[in-house]
Amino acid sequence: NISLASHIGDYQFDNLLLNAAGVRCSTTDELNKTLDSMAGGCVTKSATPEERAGNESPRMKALPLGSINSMGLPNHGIDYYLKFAEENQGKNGKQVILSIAGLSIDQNIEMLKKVQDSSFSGLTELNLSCPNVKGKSQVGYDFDAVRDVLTSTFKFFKKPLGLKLPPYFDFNQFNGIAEVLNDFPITYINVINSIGNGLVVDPETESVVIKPKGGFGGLGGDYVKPTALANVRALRQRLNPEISIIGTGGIKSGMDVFEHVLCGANLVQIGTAFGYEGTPIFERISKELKEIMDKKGYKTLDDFRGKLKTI
Ligand SMILES: O=C1NC(=O)NC(C(=O)O)N1
Repeated sequence: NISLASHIGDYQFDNLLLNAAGVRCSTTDELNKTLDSMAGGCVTKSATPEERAGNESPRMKALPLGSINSMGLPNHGIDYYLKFAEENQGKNGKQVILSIAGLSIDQNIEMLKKVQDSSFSGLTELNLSCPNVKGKSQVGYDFDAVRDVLTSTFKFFKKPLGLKLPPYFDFNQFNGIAEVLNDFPITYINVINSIGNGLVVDPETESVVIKPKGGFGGLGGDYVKPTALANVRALRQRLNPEISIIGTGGIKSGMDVFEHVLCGANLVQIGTAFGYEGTPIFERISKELKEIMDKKGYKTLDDFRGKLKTI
């Protein structure tokens, strides 16, 4: 009778595991497959106002220690995902999180107005951290810009809002972003997005492995777990308790989930590993996590959430 249930605000998840935006979530077929799995819900590919082809291929490479990608936000446009979200949110007790990633503040406001005026009753995840749109930097690194978009948003947006943030690497950055976030009625933050603009080299061919941006792309997988855990922990320590945290980054086992929850995560999202394994990963990781909890004598996630010890 070990439970993997969790909640974000008024939203109940029977299982804390979700896919990460961007991975196997661009079509309704992919999204339905995740909803029909052990996952507690699904997240849509980050949407832009119009359909978008994204960057030139090859634009993603799977590696022994993770992945590198420069997709460039290929997606079917907000209307496609908003329709899916309206029709599927709450079915069989599953949550549909609608991810949006405008290429400007105006595009984000335009899409959020559409969501506000829609019949969608679920969680919206505003992605402020895509590192792969040429010429665009990650909004999450510009604290004034984050404050501006949130100020404009909360003038009209009354539905629950989460933010997908980039990884931060310095205590002044943890303090800086927390100062902004604590000023707004944000339902949750999701840390981390990929570690932007990494470079993977193939020494055999003496070449980069993806085409866009001369081979620079966002890193995921084993490469990013310590950074992901640090961001979950640092923001948990700094944010108002009403702001929940989704932990994303480097999860491929029940133990990785345990570590994210120990650092304070309310839910977790799986990207790179879900990309390899598909929906069976949700069953495998649920089983592994229950075994770990059983061995340690925990019955619920609350028994150990945020209880990481220092020495
Ligand atoms: O936010 C994003 N993070 C990534 O790592 N890649 C995608 C993308 O490039 O579409 N977007």
